[in-house]
Amino acid sequence: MHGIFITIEGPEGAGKTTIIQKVAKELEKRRIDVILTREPGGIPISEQIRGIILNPENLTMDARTEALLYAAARRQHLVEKVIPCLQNGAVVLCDRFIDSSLAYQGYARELGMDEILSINQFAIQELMPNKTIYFDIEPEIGLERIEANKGREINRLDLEKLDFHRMVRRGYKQLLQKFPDRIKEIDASQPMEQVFLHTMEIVDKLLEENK
Ligand SMILES: Nc1ncnc2c1ncn2[C@@H]1O[C@H](COP(=O)(O)OP(=O)(O)OP(=O)(O)O)[C@@H](O)[C@H]1O
Ligand SMILES: Cc1cn([C@H]2C[C@H](O)[C@@H](COP(=O)(O)O)O2)c(=O)[nH]c1=O
Repeated sequence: MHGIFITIEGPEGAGKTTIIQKVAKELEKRRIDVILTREPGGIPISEQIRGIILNPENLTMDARTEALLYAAARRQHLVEKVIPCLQNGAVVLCDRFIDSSLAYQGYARELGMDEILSINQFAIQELMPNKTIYFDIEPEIGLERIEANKGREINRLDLEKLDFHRMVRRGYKQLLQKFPDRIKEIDASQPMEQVFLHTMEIVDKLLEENK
């Protein structure tokens, strides 16, 4: 596979979707073959699974069921979209990936990062991102941004208590320590333009290394 796989991670409202769209536009301007996608979702089957996971009415969903559904959506998305695009040499920009499962289900839901890694290894068969950009934000600020964004639907995970979102952030901090080469941190509380420039620095370095 000669493409480049980049994932964007972080708590709710960190600005991932906003910035990843700007990055995709910038790469398109340079005539680089870029695919923008997301998890859970990105293709019809995984978008349907997303609907089930994030439906605010599904309040009785068991934590392990949730973890397995994320892994199932991931598997289908990889097979149908990510892998073929990488095989064609594209830059794949993915809004969330395995680190979300490790931080949310492994750490915040307290299922254990090793257990979540293990079910995800079955799903991804060793296909890890070339680089992961982690947008760090205090959950209070991220959740305020989401509330202010009237166009965005509130999903089942958004409804979790503030303590859950604090745990998610702590989970990500552990991942930063565990994978210092793969995961790069950006202060997402900065103005949008700053966050974008910093993201582009990381992307440009990676493109240069993979020339
Ligand atoms: N650096 C920033 N400063 C202020 N507001 C921002 C910044 N980045 C994004 N926003 C705004 O915050 C809101 C959430 O941004 P966005 O949807 O990109 O976050 P996200 O990380 O993808 O969230 P989620 O994972 O919960 O979907 C949007 O209204 C967006 O315009
Ligand atoms: C991939 C993945 C996602 N989540 C959570 C994180 C968010 O709360 C939602 C996705 O919503 P977004 O608006 O697209 O950010 O799902 C998770 O808990 N585990 C995962 O693996």
